[in-house]
Amino acid sequence: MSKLFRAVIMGPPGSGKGTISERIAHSFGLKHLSSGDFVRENISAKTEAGVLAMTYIKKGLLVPDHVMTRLLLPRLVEMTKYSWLLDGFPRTLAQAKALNSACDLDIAINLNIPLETLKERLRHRWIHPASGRVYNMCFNPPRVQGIDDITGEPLIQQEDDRPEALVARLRHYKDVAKPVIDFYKAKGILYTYSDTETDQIWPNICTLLSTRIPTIQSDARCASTP
Ligand SMILES: Nc1ncnc2c1ncn2[C@@H]1O[C@H](COP(=O)(O)OP(=O)(O)OP(=O)(O)O)[C@@H](O)[C@H]1O
Ligand SMILES: Nc1nc2c(ncn2[C@@H]2O[C@H](COP(=O)(O)OP(=O)(O)O)[C@@H](O)[C@H]2O)c(=O)[nH]1
Repeated sequence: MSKLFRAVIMGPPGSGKGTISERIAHSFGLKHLSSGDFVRENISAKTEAGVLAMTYIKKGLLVPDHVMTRLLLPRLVEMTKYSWLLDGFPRTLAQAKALNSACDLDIAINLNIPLETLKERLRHRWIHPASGRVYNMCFNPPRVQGIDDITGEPLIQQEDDRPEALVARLRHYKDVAKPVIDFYKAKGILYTYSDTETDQIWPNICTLLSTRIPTIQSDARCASTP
């Protein structure tokens, strides 16, 4: 059996973590694990951690580290047979350290996208709340405007995707992410990508992964759109 591969993807809101994670999962067969999806599943199932998480999300806050790690780490430990990519976790140094004691990471992907680009993207981001599926009215629109492709249910725009809310979210992101980025840099596993377009970043990430995931060597997967 080939060695399992473990990666995290970091970046500010709207940087394309979800979009790129889907491409990686599709091209390389890694499991895409989204912390937001785990939180939503726990809220729906009304687990103790989910009920607690909801009280913070309602106020527009991040879920505290001890709740997040309680919710997420057992799920990762169960995944002993799979290669995975974790999206949305860690967001703080405490989370990065907790993850580090649970498993060894191969790489940390860091997306560095200009503020104006983030604002523009989030202005056009629409979400299917039940599944977390993400659309963009310009980049990847749904087949029918305002409607989820899979379920036919209505799409919504999140309050905190508004440009006014984004500046504060971004400032907060920078403060908490900096020590995490430094942590992975010191470990020698940080790969930072800067551009305004996912289609420009994707071939570079794809080439990196092709060299690091031995089972897949095809350059054909690394075209600008998968
Ligand atoms: N690692 C985490 N630490 C703390 N809270 C988290 C974490 N991951 C998710 N959450 C909570 O769950 C909510 C939904 O997460 P999700 O990643 O889907 O959306 P988001 O914060 O809008 O991210 P983005 O805009 O970067 O896609 C977050 O707003 C936050 O309250
Ligand atoms: N215009 C444009 N939109 C993009 C690009 N990449 C992603 N998006 C959209 O930007 C929004 C944010 O992307 P998402 O993957 O949700 O980012 P995340 O918040 O980091 O997970 C979504 O609506 C995406 O469809 C891009 O290169 N150009």
